[in-house]
Amino acid sequence: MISVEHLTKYYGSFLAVDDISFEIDKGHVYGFLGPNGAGKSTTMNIMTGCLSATSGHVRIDGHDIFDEPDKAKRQIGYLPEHPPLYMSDSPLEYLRFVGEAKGLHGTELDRQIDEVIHKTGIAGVKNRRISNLSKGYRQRVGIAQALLGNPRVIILDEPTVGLDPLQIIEIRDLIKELGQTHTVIFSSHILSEVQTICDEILMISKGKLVAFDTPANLEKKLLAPNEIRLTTDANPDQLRHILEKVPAISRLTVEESSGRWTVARINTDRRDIYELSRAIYLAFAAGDKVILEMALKKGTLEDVFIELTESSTNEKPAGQKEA
Ligand SMILES: Nc1ncnc2c1ncn2[C@@H]1O[C@H](COP(=O)(O)OP(=O)(O)OP(=O)(O)O)[C@@H](O)[C@H]1O
Repeated sequence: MISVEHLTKYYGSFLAVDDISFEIDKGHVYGFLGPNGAGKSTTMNIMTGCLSATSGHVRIDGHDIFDEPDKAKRQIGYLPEHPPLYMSDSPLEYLRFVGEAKGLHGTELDRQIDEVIHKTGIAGVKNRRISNLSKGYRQRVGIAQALLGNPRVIILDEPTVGLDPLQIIEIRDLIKELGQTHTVIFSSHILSEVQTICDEILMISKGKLVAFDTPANLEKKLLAPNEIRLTTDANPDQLRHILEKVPAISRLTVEESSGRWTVARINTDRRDIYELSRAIYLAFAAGDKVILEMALKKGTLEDVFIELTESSTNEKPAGQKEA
């Protein structure tokens, strides 16, 4: 449906999008997740043909967004981060204007306006001035205009920013609903939002695509437990001696040692932490020492996000031409 190949964008000498490639299939909800300044809007602006790329390709249903903009753009409805709404218009007037600009007219235009008004739940405010609407309703009007022309892909840039909690829930529900009939791509810097709405997450950091998978797979792949915390009656020297014989321990940290008990953190590079915990139990039994408590520490998707977004850089590759 959408193919992005080696997309790169420089603003002067600043690398905002760094050789991003991915494929998007039809009928899913995709979330661009990244902190402020990660390059989400830049990528979306290029994908929708609103901004040129320094290099790389974007193809929508096989049509290159720069070589065949009309055919490619017909497939896309876009809600930019700052939608150009005409504040003195009513939603109805504004939708008529956008619909006509998209080449719709007559009964087909009327039918589509009715349909998007219904889908986005703005029937009750369709004749009010947009300037008098809440931010949540303005966002709905922005989504309604994106739906005109019946595009197969809807791209929404930070659609929940600046909304109150109730409006956020309503817009998230609307995005989920749209995902049943369209391919939806939306950006957010809120992990939990992307986690709950999306079928697939694209994590973007400092212009790089650092992960692309389903929320469940990201958890499985990236969040295998890699830390054991244990409390024992061995003193720190005995503890080190017992664990010397256990392979695959990358780090041992004694956190507390007071009176009878020692609390320690054990890290491993191995994926199979269950095998490691078994080896630890056997080593303690052989050393005639007691494990009072032993727990596996599992990270959260948030930990992965922080780790991935902190480890990428915006360094400019040697010999790269500036835009
Ligand atoms: N026109 C521009 N000229 C120079 N730098 C720009 C321009 N537009 C964006 N940038 C920079 O490019 C980087 C990526 O910006 P972009 O808006 O794509 O990020 P984002 O992930 O959408 O963040 P946000 O959520 O804050 O909009 C940022 O460091 C930003 O300051």
